[in-house]
Amino acid sequence: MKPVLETKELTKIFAAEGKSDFTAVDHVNFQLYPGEILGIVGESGSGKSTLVRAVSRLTDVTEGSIFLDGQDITRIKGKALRQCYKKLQMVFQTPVTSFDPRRTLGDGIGESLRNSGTSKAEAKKEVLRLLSQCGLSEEFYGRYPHEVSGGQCQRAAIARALAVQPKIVICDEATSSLDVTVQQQILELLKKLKEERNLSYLFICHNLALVQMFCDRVLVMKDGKIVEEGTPDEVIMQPKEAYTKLLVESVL
Ligand SMILES: Nc1ncnc2c1ncn2[C@@H]1O[C@H](COP(=O)(O)OP(=O)(O)OP(=O)(O)O)[C@@H](O)[C@H]1O
Repeated sequence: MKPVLETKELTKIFAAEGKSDFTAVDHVNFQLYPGEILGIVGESGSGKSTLVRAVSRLTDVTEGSIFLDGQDITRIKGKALRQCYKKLQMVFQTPVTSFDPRRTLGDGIGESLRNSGTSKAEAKKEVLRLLSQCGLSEEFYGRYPHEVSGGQCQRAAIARALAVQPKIVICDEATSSLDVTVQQQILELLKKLKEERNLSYLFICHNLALVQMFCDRVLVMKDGKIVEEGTPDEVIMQPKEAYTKLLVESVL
């Protein structure tokens, strides 16, 4: 099977004026396969967010390459980059702040549809369908971000990500701000949507128990490098690397 996303020697160096350069992502190679949930774990500052920001072209890459569906997207610009943004969508930790507080959830979810020329009526129909798919009733269409719970807002953020028919959804601590029961519900929703839409996920998460339950494969990052990878059972239950052992022990 061909990977839907692949990086080759991907490197991101931050250059700071008056200070030495900092390598946040250091020659990273990984593949994400269709329908796969790939977890990314590692201590704070190990480079997880920078890696996913680089693969989704939200930050420039210093060295190396990114292939999306076999296409080299490392340095694409303009229309090609806008197309690429549609295939890779992100869901973040704090959904409330990712919506414009002055606009309803329905408006926010439908924005990309209206921007791509869908009529207002068609966009509304599609938003209602997306809300329902994400477990939210029609009444949420007119609600503002501050009028819903964290879990409901995260469902709306997932609906918004799906509006552009992505292939890959990147969840950066997407369940971390939610309580345990709501976390489970969001994970179940993500699993259901993955099956229905044949999505692939990159799943950054500090909670190793969730990673073990949810992911097919896990990458462990340290100082911008991948130091270990394997199935959750291999990586979390029988870690080979000293760093992974420490990481696992630190959360037990
Ligand atoms: N714009 C930036 N300029 C300079 N350094 C940065 C920038 N963004 C991130 N870094 C540095 O890169 C390193 C990796 O950060 P990153 O946010 O990718 O880590 P992370 O593993 O996602 O951490 P966390 O789990 O806390 O979110 C950190 O040392 C951070 O300070």
